[in-house]
Amino acid sequence: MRIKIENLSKIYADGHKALNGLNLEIEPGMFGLLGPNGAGKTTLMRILTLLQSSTSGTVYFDDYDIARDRKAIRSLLGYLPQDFRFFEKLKTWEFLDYGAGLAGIQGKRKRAEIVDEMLRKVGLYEVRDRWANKLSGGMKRRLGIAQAIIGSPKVIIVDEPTTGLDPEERIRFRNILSDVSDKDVIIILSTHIVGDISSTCKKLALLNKGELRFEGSPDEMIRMTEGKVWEIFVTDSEFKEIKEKYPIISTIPSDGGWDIQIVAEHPEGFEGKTIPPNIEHAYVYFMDYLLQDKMNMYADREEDGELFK
Ligand SMILES: Nc1ncnc2c1ncn2[C@@H]1O[C@H](COP(=O)(O)OP(=O)(O)OP(=O)(O)O)[C@@H](O)[C@H]1O
Repeated sequence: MRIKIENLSKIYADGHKALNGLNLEIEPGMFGLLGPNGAGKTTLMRILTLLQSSTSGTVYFDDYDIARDRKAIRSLLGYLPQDFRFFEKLKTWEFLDYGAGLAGIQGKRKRAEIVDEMLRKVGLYEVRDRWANKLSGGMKRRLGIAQAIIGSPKVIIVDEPTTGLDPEERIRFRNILSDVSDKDVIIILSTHIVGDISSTCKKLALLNKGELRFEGSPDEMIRMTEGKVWEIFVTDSEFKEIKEKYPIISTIPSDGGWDIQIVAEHPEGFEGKTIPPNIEHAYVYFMDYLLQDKMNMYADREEDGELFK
């Protein structure tokens, strides 16, 4: 399976350009779609899952064209949307049984076996008789991923799956996805949380304002940031000055001032040393510094407060 996105654009009725001439190829494995709020991730996922049309451009799933072969493409897809909800009054197993039916699994007995196996896989077997809408947040997400993967789809798309989950549930969720990784399955994981990507995805795409800013492996992204992350000691007044000029990644109080980490080509007027970058540094470099888009970025970060979880 291979997805080829060609020149994809989406302009909403109010004139907002959510995707702008996107070109991207996605191969089997876990693929991360990273970008701040409003980058266009949900728009892209909704186009890929046929819930929304594009304004121009197209997408191929192998030889299937999204404009023509909708039925065939639909049968390849499993989707966990960002705002995943349950119908009222369905028990956990009933919900999944319903999902299995939608995924084309026929025969009551066969379906029951598959549902039980899946409930065990996602750690919900013990609560199979509980009302689905009474599950904890983490359990609901696990039930959501269970319904997305139950028909063994070739393309699994999950939108912001770990938002609001505690660290233990995050890891659990990632492990479920890693378990279903297969050599011919594409898993697209959209997130604005950098840590979700670095620990699981071989390849990633970075979107900002509907445009592709980087495509490659997390390691490549980190390599391109080498020599750009600086550790500097600053006094209080210098801190105010440097804050205006460069994105600050961390701040630790130190005797008479602050030990800070910033992203910069060469921090003019300050003495410091470069340190080895990690994926979070690389994200700031691409999104914030490289794009000279500092103020927007900080507004997004304050809004959701979980960029670096
Ligand atoms: N129906 C719509 N009409 C007009 N503009 C829209 C519509 N849906 C989304 N947008 C705008 O398009 C841009 C991309 O939105 P999208 O939801 O795809 O981004 P995102 O990266 O998924 O962000 P988030 O994480 O906040 O969902 C945003 O500026 C958003 O406000």
